[in-house]
Amino acid sequence: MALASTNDALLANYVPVYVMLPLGVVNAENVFEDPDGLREQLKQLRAADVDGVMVDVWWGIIESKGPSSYEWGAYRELFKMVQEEGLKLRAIMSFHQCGGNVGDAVYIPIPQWVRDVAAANPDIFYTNRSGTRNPEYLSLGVDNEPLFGGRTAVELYSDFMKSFRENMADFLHACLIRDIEVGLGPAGELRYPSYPQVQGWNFPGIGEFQYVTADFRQAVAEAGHPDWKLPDDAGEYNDTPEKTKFFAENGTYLTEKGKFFLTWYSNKLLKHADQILDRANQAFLGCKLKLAIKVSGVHWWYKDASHAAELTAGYYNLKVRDGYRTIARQLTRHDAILNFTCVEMRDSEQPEEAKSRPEELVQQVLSAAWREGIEVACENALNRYDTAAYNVMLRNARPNGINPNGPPKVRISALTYLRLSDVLLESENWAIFKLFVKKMHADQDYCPDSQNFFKPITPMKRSKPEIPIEKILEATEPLEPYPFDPVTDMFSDETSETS
Ligand SMILES: OC[C@H]1O[C@H](O[C@H]2[C@H](O)[C@@H](O)[C@@H](O[C@H]3[C@H](O)[C@@H](O)[C@@H](O[C@H]4[C@H](O)[C@@H](O)[C@@H](O[C@H]5[C@H](O)[C@@H](O)[C@@H](O[C@H]6[C@H](O)[C@@H](O)[C@@H](O[C@H]7[C@H](O)[C@@H](O)[C@@H](O)O[C@@H]7CO)O[C@@H]6CO)O[C@@H]5CO)O[C@@H]4CO)O[C@@H]3CO)O[C@@H]2CO)[C@H](O)[C@@H](O)[C@@H]1O
Repeated sequence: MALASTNDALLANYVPVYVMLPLGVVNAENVFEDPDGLREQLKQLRAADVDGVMVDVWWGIIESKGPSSYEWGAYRELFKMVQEEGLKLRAIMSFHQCGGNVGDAVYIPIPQWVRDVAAANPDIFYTNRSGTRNPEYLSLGVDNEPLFGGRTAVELYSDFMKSFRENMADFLHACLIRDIEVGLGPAGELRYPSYPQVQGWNFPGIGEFQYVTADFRQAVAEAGHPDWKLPDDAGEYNDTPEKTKFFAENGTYLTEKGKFFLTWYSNKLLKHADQILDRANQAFLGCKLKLAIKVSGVHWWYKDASHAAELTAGYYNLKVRDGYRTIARQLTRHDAILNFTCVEMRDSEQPEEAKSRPEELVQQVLSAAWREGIEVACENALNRYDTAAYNVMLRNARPNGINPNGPPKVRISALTYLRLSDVLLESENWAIFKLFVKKMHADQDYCPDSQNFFKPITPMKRSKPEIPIEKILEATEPLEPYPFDPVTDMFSDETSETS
């Protein structure tokens, strides 16, 4: 797009800010609980030049009455209010349970009639080494199994998204909804439930692999190694890498057997994402919006050679193997946005024993997306109200600062701040947040069409042909990340001191 003026050039640097709505804004009984209170808060967001809000659209609420019986009324009320208050929307297709993750203030399980299937088919849920099932999200092992009244899990997700499109057609037509974040695992993230707090995991435990047994048996048989078993030496949730044989120095993860398992485990996530995004693409064909997925910021043990916590989560990422560029390459088929978290964290804030490197991880993942030519968006992981955290977000949003002549070489497409609460709206926190929004906007006035100065959104076209797995795996080759300047257009020390 030709940039007509200096103002247009600066607007190409404008990073829109969204705020995540509370988890139970529509409660488990499918009631929009406090419309007056929320309207007040939305007005405050709009007055602070916030661009929009992101919200979970819970499967467990909408289709709770029974198969294919969708009830959208409360969400329609909510969307109407967001529209009336002049905000944009990013909607999460939340096919997971709320409850059990950090900050989960409410409990919203997946539909009861889906959970009931587990009585006869316990493998619909992920299983850890000791056999404990996890009801947070359906195992990817049943993606194509017609166990749910004749429908497969992928068909359940697909039908839900089609119903969303039909029932929200007016909002889609009015371009209220900027993107659809397709839930692909626990917490809505593309990952295995490898670090569930409800099963006793504590930060910074390495987590546990979650198993999809039948499928693995078939995979090893096809590979000519029917004797290979799932790892039994990978330890328990709260172990450190060196306590296990799998992740220790020269551990199993470096053997042929270990590599085979890790490739299989991580490839399954890629296939899972690809299939569901393909259905999402069909559901929203022609709509003026983008698809997006979330990848979790598993930053603990990043500095350990084994990257143990990333590996158990399904991100097969080592110094010699990029486990994120493969995900980004998979997304190119659907022109989907990669939404990455933990963007507020500093290495120096992390406990030494966790060998945690959030800053390097963010740099790696963002660079992976940019190298593959897809858009990347970000979220913070934990609630923060201080300029130190905002400065890290600003740096990651535009790693080389503002370019007065047009779009910066690299930038994120949007940031979602977690989360709307009374604490955020407290006077001092709110004052700093408003300054932060202005800075994300590159000091420009609020611009509802800022996307047009960066990458205009066009009606969704059909996904490109499937990418062969060999082609995706070529993206495992590690590349140097883009350089990130240590200081960009941040809060000055002076602002920090007065804040
Ligand atoms: O609505 C959208 C979805 O929202 C939720 O999912 C999001 C989730 O909320 C986000 O956190 C994020 O999740 C990821 C995250 O990106 C990953 O990095 C990772 O998180 C781990 C984190 O990076 C690690 O550092 C560690 O966190 C521990 C932390 O380091 C410790 O300091 C401590 O945290 C305390 C915290 O210090 C303290 O202030 C307080 O904060 C909570 C507050 O009490 C409460 O009132 C409420 O406001 O929430 C506050 C939390 O911010 O308590 C904290 C907890 O004790 O312990 C931390 C945990 O041990 O471990 C983190 C993993 O647990 O993994 C995250 C999950 O995958 O992005 C998610 C997706 O948007 C919902 O869960 C979804 O259902 C929604 O769809």
